[in-house]
Amino acid sequence: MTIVIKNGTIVTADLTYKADVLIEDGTIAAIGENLSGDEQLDATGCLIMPGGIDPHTHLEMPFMGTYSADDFESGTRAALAGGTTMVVDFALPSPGQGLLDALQMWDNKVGRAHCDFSYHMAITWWGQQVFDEMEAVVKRGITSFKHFMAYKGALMVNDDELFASFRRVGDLGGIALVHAENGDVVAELSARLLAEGNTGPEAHAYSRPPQVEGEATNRAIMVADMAGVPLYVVHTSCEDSHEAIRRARAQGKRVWGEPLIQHLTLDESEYFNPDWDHAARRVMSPPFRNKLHQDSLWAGLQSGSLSVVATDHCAFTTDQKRTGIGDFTKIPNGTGGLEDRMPMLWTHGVNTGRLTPNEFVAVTSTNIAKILNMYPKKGAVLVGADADLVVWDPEAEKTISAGTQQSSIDYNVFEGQKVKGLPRYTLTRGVVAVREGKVDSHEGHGEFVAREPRGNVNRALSAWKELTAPRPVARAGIPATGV
Ligand SMILES: NC(=O)NCCC(=O)O
Ligand SMILES: [Zn+2]
Ligand SMILES: [Zn+2]
Repeated sequence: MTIVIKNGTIVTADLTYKADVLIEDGTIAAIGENLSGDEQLDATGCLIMPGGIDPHTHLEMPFMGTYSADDFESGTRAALAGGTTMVVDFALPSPGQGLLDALQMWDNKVGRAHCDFSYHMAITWWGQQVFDEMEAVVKRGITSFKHFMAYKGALMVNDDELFASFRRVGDLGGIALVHAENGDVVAELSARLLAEGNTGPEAHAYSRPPQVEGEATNRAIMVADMAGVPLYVVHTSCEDSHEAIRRARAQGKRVWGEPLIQHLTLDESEYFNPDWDHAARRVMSPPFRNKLHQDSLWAGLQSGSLSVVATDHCAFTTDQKRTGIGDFTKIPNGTGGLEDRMPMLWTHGVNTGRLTPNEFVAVTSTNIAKILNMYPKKGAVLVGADADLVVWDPEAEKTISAGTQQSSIDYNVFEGQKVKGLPRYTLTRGVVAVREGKVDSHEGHGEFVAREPRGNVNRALSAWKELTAPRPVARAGIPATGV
């Protein structure tokens, strides 16, 4: 059974042109004029783009004494509803737990996924077992390793562990990811704020000023450079962190930054809302920032110093958030966004002229497919690529509302926002999952995407590090070792 998408305009990260797309056996079989297939999807007035890839989700994640409410079923359904056809989640070992054991736990969660997925592996502690198992993790096709520089006493790793792990990741041909906030300073500021009677959700923002992110981002960049590993900084929320990334990239360091759709479109005023629930529902780390920081993030996407827009989808219900009444440090950190990332970015990015449609494709799909070494299987409209596609109607409108969303939580941080630009069709490996704007996806359709280590950037960085490695100076008559 073949599908042909007709009458649309293909938009990729670098090209815009009119053509039909023929899909067979889950992949793109032909691109051209006057193609025909068993089923025809009409893309008149629409753009045919690579489906979105969200490289930062936490589905059914054990965190802060509870589990995030969206699992792989509701989370991937929400993704497809918004035009995202792949998610990358984090396998998270608890302290002392082996990596392969944690991976098994994540494998047990994914059976109901509606779209394709992959994992990053989190390094939450350090020891010989972790060092040894990292190789097996890479052989399983998981080549990106996340490190938390925050959440002291829980997930946080110290600098010596960071350096040891970064070196190991570099040697294995992977990339290092960091949640960059200075966890020691956050812990100290949090304790002080609580002691002074600052117990509400706004204190979460006070406890994590931009400096804690800027400092940690800069530290991670320097440690990664010394370790010889490419670095991906997740949820870059402020100029302080962006500035460190921008500078590093200008120096030729292999660093990428990932702003979230929430940080691009919502600001810190949310935390001053007199309704405790409203403010707590928006507690995440890093917190929302002011407009100057938002401008910096948009400029980064425009200029290329920031590469990817993600969600960090980690949704908690209002009841779960309420465990933090009287102590903001107990509010589960995280917000949703999987269904809204693409429409919100199109509305606030493309419709305002901040981004071109091609830049939109780059930051929602193609760039991360390249960074994670899965391009052009993913992130491309090319013959042979997976038919993960979104037929995007730039004129379609809706108002975001928890009442109509796919996510299982009882609110939406974008509630009431009007968006213009929505999927008419979303296809996941050639199967229609959104039809005429209505979700019609298939539980269990999603497959794991394995990734190869030693991508282009790893090879280039390794060659450079080898060329510039410290070498002993040979001196006549002086032996290299002691006598
Ligand atoms: N971001 C957040 O607040 N929660 C999810 C876990 C993380 O990414 O730090
Ligand atoms: Zn994080
Ligand atoms: Zn996260």
